[in-house]
Amino acid sequence: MALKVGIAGLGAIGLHLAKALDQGVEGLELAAVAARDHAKAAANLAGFTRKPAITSLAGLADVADIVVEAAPAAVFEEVATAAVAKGRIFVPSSCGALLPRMHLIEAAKRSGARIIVPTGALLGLDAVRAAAEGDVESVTIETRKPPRGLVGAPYLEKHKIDVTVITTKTLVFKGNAFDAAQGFPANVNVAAALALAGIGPERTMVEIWADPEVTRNTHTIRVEAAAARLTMTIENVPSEENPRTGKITPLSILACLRGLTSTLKVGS
Ligand SMILES: NC(=O)C1=CN([C@@H]2O[C@H](COP(=O)(O)OP(=O)(O)OC[C@H]3O[C@@H](n4cnc5c(N)ncnc54)[C@H](OP(=O)(O)O)[C@@H]3O)[C@@H](O)[C@H]2O)C=CC1
Ligand SMILES: O=C([O-])CC(=O)C(=O)O
Repeated sequence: MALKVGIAGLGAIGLHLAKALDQGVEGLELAAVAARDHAKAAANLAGFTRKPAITSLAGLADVADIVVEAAPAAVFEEVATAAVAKGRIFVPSSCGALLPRMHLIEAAKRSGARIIVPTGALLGLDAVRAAAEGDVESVTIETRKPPRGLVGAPYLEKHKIDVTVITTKTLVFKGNAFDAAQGFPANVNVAAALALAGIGPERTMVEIWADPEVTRNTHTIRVEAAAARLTMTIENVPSEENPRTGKITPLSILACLRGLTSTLKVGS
C-alpha cells in the first residue's frame, strides 16, 4: 500500500513537490496539504488528478504517514510537534529550526517517529556522514547569494546591514551553524543540514557572503577528516517563487521520499 504524504506549505518547495507526487510516484500518495490561505491552495490544486485534503498544520499528522514541512520556520514547531507525537516520518525543509529543538529527537524515540533531514539545497551529505563515522577535524560552509536572496534576515536587520546597496562581494556573517541558522532562518538551512550530518552546529563554521557577482545560490563545503578531505560546491538556480530557495530543493526532497520506498536506493 502507498505511503500517504502530507505537505505543510505550498510555496517554492511544497507546490513543486505536490505536483510531482500528483503526477505519480510509486509507493507514495499525496494525501493532504496545509496552507495559510485555503482559497489560494484550492486554486493551486485545481488541475490535480487526485485532490489532497486541505488540513491545518498539525492536522497533517492525522492523515499522513510522511509529513513534509515546507513552510516558514516560524510555524515549524506546529508541524513538527504533531508529526513527531503521532509517530510519523517527519521530513523538515526548515531544518535550521530543528537546531534549537533537539528535544524533538528524544520525543521521536519515544513515539517511534523518524526525522529525516533531506540534503535539500546542499550536496555531499552522504560523504560528510561517512567521514563523521571517523574523526573529523573541521567542517566549513561558505554560502554566496545574490543580495536579494538574503533580504529580510533577522541578523542583517539587527546589525542594520542593508544588502540591497552592496556593490561588491561582502562577508555579512561569520560564525557557527547554530548562530547562522538563528540569524538567517530562511537562508541557510543548508548549514543546519551540514551540521546535523557532520560534527554538530557548534563546531560547523559558516561564512555568508552577499555577492552581486553571483546569480546562483552557491554553497561550498570543506571537510578535513581522518579518512578524506572534501571540497564540494553546488550552484543553485534560485526559484521564481522564492529567490532564497534553490530549484533543486523540491527535487532533493522528492529523491529523499523515493528513497523511503524504492527497492534500489543509491547513496547512504
Ligand atoms: N533545507 C533546505 O535545503 C532548504 C530549506 N528551505 C526552507 O524551506 C522552507 C520553505 O521554503 P519555500 O518553499 O521556498 O518557502 P515559500 O515562502 O516559497 O513557501 C512557504 C509556503 O508556506 C505557506 N505558509 C505560510 N504560513 C503558513 C501557515 N501558517 N500554514 C501553512 N502554510 C503556510 C506560504 O503561504 P503564503 O505564500 O500564502 O504565505 C507558502 O506557500 C523555508 O523555511 C525555507 O527557508 C528553503 C530552501 C532550501
Ligand atoms: O539553505 C537554504 O535555506 C536555501 C539555500 O541556500 C538554497 O536554496 O540554495
